[in-house]
Amino acid sequence: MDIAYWRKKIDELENNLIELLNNRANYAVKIGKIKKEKGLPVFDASREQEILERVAAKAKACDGPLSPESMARIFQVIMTETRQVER
Ligand SMILES: C=C(O[C@@H]1C=C(C(=O)O)C=C[C@H]1O)C(=O)O
Repeated sequence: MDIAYWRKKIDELENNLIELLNNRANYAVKIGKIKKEKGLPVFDASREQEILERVAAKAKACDGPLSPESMARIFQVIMTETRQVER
C-alpha cells in the first residue's frame, strides 16, 4: 500500500468523524436547551472531568497509538467547542 492509499483511508475516516462530531454537538444543543429552561449553566466541570477520565481509561485499554493524555487533550478541545454551540 502506498501513501495515497492510506491518505484516502484517512479522508474517508475524517468524513465519518465529522458526522459523528456533529451528532455529538446536536445532542449537546438539546442539552443546552434543557439547561436554558432550567436556568442551569452551560459549563459543567464535573461532567467534563468524568468524560475525560472515561476517555483516558478507554484509550488506555485500546493501547494506542494515541496515549490516554493525547486522547484527553483531543476531547478537551471537543468539549470546549461543544460549549459554544450550546449557548
Ligand atoms: C453537553 C454538556 O454541556 C457541556 C459540554 C460537555 C460535553 O461536550 O460533553 C460536557 C459538559 C458541559 O460543560 C453537558 O452538560 O452534558
